[in-house]
Amino acid sequence: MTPEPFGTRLRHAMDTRGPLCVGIDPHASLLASWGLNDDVAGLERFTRTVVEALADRVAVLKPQSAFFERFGSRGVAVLEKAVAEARAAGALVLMDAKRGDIGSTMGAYAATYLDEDSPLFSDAVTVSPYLGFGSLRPALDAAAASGSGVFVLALTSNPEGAEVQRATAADGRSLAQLMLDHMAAENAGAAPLGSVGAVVGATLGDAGADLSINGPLLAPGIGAQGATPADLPAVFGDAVGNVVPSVSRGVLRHGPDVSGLREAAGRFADEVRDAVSGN
Ligand SMILES: O=C(O)c1cc(=O)[nH]c(=O)n1[C@@H]1O[C@H](COP(=O)(O)O)[C@@H](O)[C@H]1O
Repeated sequence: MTPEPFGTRLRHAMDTRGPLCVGIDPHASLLASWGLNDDVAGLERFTRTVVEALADRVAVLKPQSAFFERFGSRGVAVLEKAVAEARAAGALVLMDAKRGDIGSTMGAYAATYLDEDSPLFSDAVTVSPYLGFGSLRPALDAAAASGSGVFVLALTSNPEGAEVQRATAADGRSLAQLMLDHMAAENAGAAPLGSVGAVVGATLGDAGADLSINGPLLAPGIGAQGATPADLPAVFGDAVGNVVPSVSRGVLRHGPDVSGLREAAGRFADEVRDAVSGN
């Protein structure tokens, strides 16, 4: 049976749960503020609490792989378990791994995150196109085959990103626009939403790019990096309905109580709804 495409599943989740994505970023400083040790047991407790609090209500949970990898294989085991538990509770899991490499190696990354038989199989993964969009082909093909998705960095939330992403390509477009146009081509004809998403920071003020890629737009930078849901219409314009706003520390700092995490996510979700609907 052909799996339902990621874009279709994401659209449904956004429509029923609201579009908010919460990042699972177990910073050492957050573990400390939750009264946990900076070790695998602390990581496990932190991650389990976030999944328990939010996987039944937000559209997307986005674990940041580096915070698990830093504990070696035992940290990755915590990540594997979290992915399975979050998916079982109904959240889509976007693995934030930001992989990028030559095509043949990208095939191995695709096998890691986008192959249903892998222990780290996720609903989607973040990738970097700055080795050339074509280097992502194995990930794009694997995602299409398994009904998963790929989020491609376009205009990142950090100020340093502009020197690369706003640079002019040979044909006069910005590099980011070149990548966005590739994404639009991948998503052509998909309905209700393509499975190739773009990452566009909520911090940008105005994206200054054509975001009509017929795919989801992950918008990190809300909360700790200074952007707010109210900024979304100005950044995304007509594409705001396809935005998946993402918050990590802005929610996570309200733990360790499950209720504190839920309230914080609920506040962001309300603010997003008001901003997107123009209230
Ligand atoms: O791909 C991402 O998620 C991402 C892209 C980007 O442009 N900026 C960005 O901050 N992120 C990630 O989003 C999260 C932001 O975390 P907070 O600043 O704590 O909300 C981190 O995990 C970043 O790695």
